[in-house]
Amino acid sequence: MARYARVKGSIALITLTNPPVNALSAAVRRGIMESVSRALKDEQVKAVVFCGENEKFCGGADIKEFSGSMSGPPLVPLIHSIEAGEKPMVAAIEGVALGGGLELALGCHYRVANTKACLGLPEVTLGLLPAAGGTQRLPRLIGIPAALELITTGRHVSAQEALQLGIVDQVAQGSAVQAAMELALSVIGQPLNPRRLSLRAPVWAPDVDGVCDAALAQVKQRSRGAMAPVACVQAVRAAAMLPYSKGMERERQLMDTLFRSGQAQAMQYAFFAQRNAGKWSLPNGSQWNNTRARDVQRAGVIGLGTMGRGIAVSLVKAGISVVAIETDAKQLESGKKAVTAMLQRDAQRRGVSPPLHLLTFTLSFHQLRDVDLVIEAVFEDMNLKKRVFSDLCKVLRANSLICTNTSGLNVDELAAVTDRQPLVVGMHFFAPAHVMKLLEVVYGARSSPEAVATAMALGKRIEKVCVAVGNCSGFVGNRMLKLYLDQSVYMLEEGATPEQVDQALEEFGFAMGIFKVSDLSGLDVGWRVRKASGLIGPDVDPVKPSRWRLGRRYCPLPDMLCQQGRFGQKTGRGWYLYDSPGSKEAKSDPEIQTFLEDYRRKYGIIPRRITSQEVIERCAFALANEGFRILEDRIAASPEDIDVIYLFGYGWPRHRGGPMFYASQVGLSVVLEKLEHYHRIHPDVPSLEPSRLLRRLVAEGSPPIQQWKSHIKNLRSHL
Ligand SMILES: CC/C=C/CC(=O)SCCNC(=O)CCNC(=O)[C@H](O)C(C)(C)COP(=O)(O)OP(=O)(O)OC[C@H]1O[C@@H](n2cnc3c(N)ncnc32)[C@H](O)[C@@H]1OP(=O)(O)O
Repeated sequence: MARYARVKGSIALITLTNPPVNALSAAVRRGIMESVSRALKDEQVKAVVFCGENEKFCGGADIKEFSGSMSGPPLVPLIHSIEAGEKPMVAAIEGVALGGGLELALGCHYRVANTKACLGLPEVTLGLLPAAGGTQRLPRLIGIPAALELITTGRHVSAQEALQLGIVDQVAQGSAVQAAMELALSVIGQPLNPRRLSLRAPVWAPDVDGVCDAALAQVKQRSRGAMAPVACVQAVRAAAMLPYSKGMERERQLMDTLFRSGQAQAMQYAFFAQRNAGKWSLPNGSQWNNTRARDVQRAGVIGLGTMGRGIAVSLVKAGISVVAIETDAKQLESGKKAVTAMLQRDAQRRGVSPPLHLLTFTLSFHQLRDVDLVIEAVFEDMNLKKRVFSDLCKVLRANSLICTNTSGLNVDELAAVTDRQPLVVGMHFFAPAHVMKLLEVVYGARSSPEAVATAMALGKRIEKVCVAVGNCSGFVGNRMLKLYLDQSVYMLEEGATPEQVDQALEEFGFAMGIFKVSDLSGLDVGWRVRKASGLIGPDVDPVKPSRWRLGRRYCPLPDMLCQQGRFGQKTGRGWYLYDSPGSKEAKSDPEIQTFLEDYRRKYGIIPRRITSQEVIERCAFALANEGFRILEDRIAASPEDIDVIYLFGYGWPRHRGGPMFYASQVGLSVVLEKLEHYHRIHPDVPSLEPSRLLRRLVAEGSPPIQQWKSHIKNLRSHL
């Protein structure tokens, strides 16, 4: 797992060989240890160069090993033996040097990268810290402030930035291995102590304590309850305050705590869940590795509202030609201005020229005749979308795909009006579409595997995290969201305030509570959907609207807010008050408190104290319970897919893994018990009734989440 070769007469070249990213598995660590010892013993060898096979230096520790018992030589003494070696050691960094990979390079006496390399210490994104000396060596190389920034964010830096920061000694235009060998030959015989980072004092900075305090405050504010960023700051502070050996001790203690924490498990689960989502499968057995995607060179975007604009920007940024269509000249012009401005801003930030030549703005559907695929992003109205779909069939090539950006309408019903049902899929983007990472690719009953493969591949190309999901109202994300929203507003009826609910959710780790998010998205959106679905109609009493609709509990509070023109941020008033329409800072609104008190009085509800624990349990377990139903219904292929949707589309905190992972971590029997409890109290809320799948999994002994998929397969026949 590490290849040894003597090259240029006096250089030992040690190549890490563990595709795809040369992760530091036990076998690789053993291979490095044996190779280093051989190089140090061989009198012909005067210097050592480390590199990775396939032009990838090293992606860090093997994350898969973290869930089992660790074996093989530990990394810390291994890196120490490299640093202490009496022959110059040079890291030749190509591709990636991440985590333990970069720590290995920091143990070397010199580092050379090629221009395409990227470097970083992303352990914090896995709920860990760089515990192979990274928190102690990096500050000694680049100083406390820069090390704090890199270690607490896990940000990857380019070779050029690494050179500026002082992480690498040289950036090679061509092969980093060749350049490293030349450097190695040139430094033979030079003293090594000045190059041993563990012997250095950290680069001096004024008021180190103040810098660390500021970093701590910043990470606490940014990461809301995540332990790893805080531990990263503590470890770097130790590098500034303590001798190297004591700093290493502190690093190890902090790592031990993190490693055992549920947060690290959640974040490592999220890492693999994200990658597994790309390995989609359909109930008919078609999947990512047996279906070919079509190439998409030209795409159409219908509708240049907020969503269409973001979609057009994402496509063009990936080098795809876009024909953008509007039906109204004024709308077309304002869409064109907005898309152009977004592309210009992005290009300016990246120091390139905006790819405006890839864009055509037009009022004419005929310009779509050459496109490979169309994404419809018109208003969320079934009849309008059907009209667009049948119009498209008149102009498109017979083999062009038609995709809809609906956030929950029936994809089969839309496909049925076309002449190409197998070529219709949903591509559900999240607003703003050029920023949000998630894309739900929705397959209908007649969507062809090729159409799904094409939408998934296109999503990947425009740098989205894609999840293939089945067709049902709201698909996965919004179907679950509805129940989470329901619980939140029921709790307002029962005695909570929007502030209390939001605070509990934010302390749990959400960047924003549900009421702040609702204000941001616009309360009128849901109002319109409820009207269209028949929940609100002329028969509803305007003075005392019913709290019982379509056979279950209904909370009219959001409708009543909309009737007052409180649509959220856009009107300056929603669940919160804003300084002016469009401003973002949510302030408590005494009018809302009075409104809620009047409401409870009107319906004879005696308010009670609702704890943060109840908020989290009702919201999170309602989400997970619907997730189980979604798995029963085969709308999602795995609990991981559901979690990825919530992590990337709905702000679920990464250190909690996702709603399904959270349920597994809390314990399925606890979740079942709690749901039974809440359902007993609220029998008029069917969504709180524990799902059959949850009951069966508990009866099967609550298997770990990684095993649910096979249990679901077996259980499905009994359900
Ligand atoms: C005490 C010592 C402590 C050390 C701490 C650490 O080192 S923790 C690990 C730190 N490293 C990382 O966090 C890097 C994680 N990997 C990535 O960010 C990316 O994979 C990449 C290296 C930038 C490559 O990205 P790319 O998009 O090209 O590929 P994928 O992400 O799809 O990955 C390809 C497959 O490789 C698997 N993989 C990647 N990194 C690791 C790893 N460190 N350990 C184990 N496996 C890894 C990944 O899961 C993919 O596998 P598939 O089976 O193909 O899905």
